[in-house]
Amino acid sequence: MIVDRLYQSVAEKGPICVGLDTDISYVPQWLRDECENDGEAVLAFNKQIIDACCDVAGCFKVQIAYYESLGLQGLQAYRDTLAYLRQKGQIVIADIKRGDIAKTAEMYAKGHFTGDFEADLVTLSPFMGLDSITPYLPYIKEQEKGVFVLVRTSNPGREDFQYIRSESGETIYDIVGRRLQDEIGVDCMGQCGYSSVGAVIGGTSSLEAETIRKKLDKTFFLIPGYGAQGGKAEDIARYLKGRNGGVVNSSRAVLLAYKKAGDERDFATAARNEVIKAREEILSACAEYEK
Ligand SMILES: O=C(O)c1cc(=O)[nH]c(=O)n1[C@@H]1O[C@H](COP(=O)(O)O)[C@@H](O)[C@H]1O
Repeated sequence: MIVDRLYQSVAEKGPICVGLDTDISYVPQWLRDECENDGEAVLAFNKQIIDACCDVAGCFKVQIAYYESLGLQGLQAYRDTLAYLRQKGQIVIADIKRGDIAKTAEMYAKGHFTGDFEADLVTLSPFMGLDSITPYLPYIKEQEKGVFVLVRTSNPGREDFQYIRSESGETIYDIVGRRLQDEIGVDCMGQCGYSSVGAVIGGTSSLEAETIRKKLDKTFFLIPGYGAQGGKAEDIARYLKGRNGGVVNSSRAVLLAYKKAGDERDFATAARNEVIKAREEILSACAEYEK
């Protein structure tokens, strides 16, 4: 199961997931000047970030919108970034946030779990129901793939729908998390005690953290919102368990670390230092929380 590889990787390298949300404007001009086009510049930037961070990052997440926005050049950079990560033995999450009827979901699953755009895990939106998730299950069970389904997100608008309560008092995000864990996730359990059907739980609010972690005790979390969106290490620590059980995404804070460091030639070292700093902050917040 992919969740066992992820668990092992977090145990060895820490919980930071480096987000390759590579906006072309983040690529320093000197590197853009050396490349033929924007797609090539994004790929060259990503490769240096990957080389610098792969021994300190638990996994990588590639957000497809940044690549789609550059058209075919961008999709080539997306394909080549995924291939480069997989060649280097890194675990890669394709952040595609899909959600559609079962027949269409079958095509998304094939498109992102095989062929040019093959990734290890993908992000999904549950709005259309559990039948929009089930077409991914055969890949999870038979081909070491996994999914992270949006449960309680990091953005301010999360309260618009996710916090609505049913008559029994459960929030929508509670219901989504419970049904994913109890109905779909049970058949995808890894030896580490977590399922390869994971949940996206934003790290920008820690109010409900303990309840969420307790209720979803078999669910591995993808936790975005640390760094650029203001999520603090103390908040994030509450979503982890024994320094594992989740990966903490950081995109802009890592990719743009060179601007703070003031050296755009060595953007990769600045990214690496940022990952190490984030990992230390989060692991020491975990130690504090577990006391
Ligand atoms: O599914 C996600 O990854 C995601 C869910 C969520 O609730 N909030 C969220 O920010 N994300 C993604 O996580 C990344 C956050 O980026 P930074 O805020 O730059 O670290 C982006 O790729 C978002 O699309």
